[in-house]
Amino acid sequence: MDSNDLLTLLLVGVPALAIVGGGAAVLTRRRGRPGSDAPAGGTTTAERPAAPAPAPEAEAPEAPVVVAPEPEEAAQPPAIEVPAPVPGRLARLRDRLARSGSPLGARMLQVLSRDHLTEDDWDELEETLLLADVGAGPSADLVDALRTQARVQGLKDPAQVRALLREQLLALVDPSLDRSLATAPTSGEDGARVPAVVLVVGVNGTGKTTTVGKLARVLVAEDRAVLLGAADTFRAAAADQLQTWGSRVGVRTVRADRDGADPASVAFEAVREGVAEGVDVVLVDTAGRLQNKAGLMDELGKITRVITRTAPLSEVLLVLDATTGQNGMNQARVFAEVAGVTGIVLTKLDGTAKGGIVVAVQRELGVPVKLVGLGEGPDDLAPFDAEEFVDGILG
Ligand SMILES: Nc1nc2c(ncn2[C@@H]2O[C@H](COP(=O)(O)OP(=O)(O)OP(=O)(O)O)[C@@H](O)[C@H]2O)c(=O)[nH]1
Repeated sequence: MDSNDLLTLLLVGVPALAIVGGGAAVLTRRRGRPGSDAPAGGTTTAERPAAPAPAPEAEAPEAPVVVAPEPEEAAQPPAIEVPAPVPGRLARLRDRLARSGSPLGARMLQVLSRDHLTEDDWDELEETLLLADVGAGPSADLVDALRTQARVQGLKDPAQVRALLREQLLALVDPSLDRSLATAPTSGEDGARVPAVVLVVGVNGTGKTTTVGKLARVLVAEDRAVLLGAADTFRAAAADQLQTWGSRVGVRTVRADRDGADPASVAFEAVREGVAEGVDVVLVDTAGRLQNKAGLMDELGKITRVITRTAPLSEVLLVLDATTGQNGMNQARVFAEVAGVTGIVLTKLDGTAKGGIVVAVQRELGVPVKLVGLGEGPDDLAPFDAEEFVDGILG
């Protein structure tokens, strides 16, 4: 076959296969019965030569985890969707950001464009920032910086005012933070290749399951092989919801066979199967019922311990609902303390004028916002970019 034939096959044959065969090739690559192609000794703690000290008996994951039904067992396998490309997503969703954040950007620009700025004007600016949930400290810092600049260079030209505000907002959001997601496979203790494991935590209702589903699409768009773990065994429909998200892009879900099963056992099994199947990334959804700090610490601690018997945790993403603003911060703090969070996913930014929470949450938790949710659509999750974000809220 020469290169023209190959091109024709790619252009005509592959889409046709995907339509006619329901993306069977993709499914075949990502499917696999648990342990069917597991490297010997590669999946259980007992078989690993350099396993850490055995966890107490009470922490041993329970057995009853079953694999989600294979797509061909379902009556009609769903068509496999092609997720939207990831680069430039935030720019594409900027309209929504502009609509949600405009009271902040537009009001600030409006105040700053007044002829002679009085004390009342500066107070109004600070109030605008507080209303957008920027937080007391950062709001005061920003107003001080603007006042200094106004004294030094004056605030006459609207373009100059906008540039100054942009510069100051950008400094608050901090473009220097590393917002990359660690989703490359790593090495286990015995040096064997293990998938990146991303644990998703947060209060119920913030959008965890939706985020895991959207993130799976982001990774599929980047041509990664993904496996989902439905360790939210508390809410009956959560595993179904996750499985639906996964099946839309040909990604399998490991889930328990009953509600209320041990979440750690699901997480353990998902990672074990991820290793056996040689996937690139295992995404683990959790329940996040915040009964009390000790309970949460127990649950997330156990999940973390059983996962890390097989593979290190690459990311712990805390999902926060932007519409809860400062009220969500207390809960966020508890999760950050308990779970060793490495990144924030800020959801529902499309439905709030409180985009300033990006600044507050980074300052409070000392962890960068890595992803933002800007709608309920399957591809409405974007990697966070400080410049795009500030331009979005300035309109
Ligand atoms: N507008 C908007 N809605 C979102 C976004 N992300 C999630 N949602 C919605 O938020 C609601 C809750 O999402 P879930 O993913 O079920 O939340 P959860 O945290 O998994 O909830 P539990 O399973 O109860 O812990 C759903 O209706 C989602 O569609 C977003 O970025 N924008």
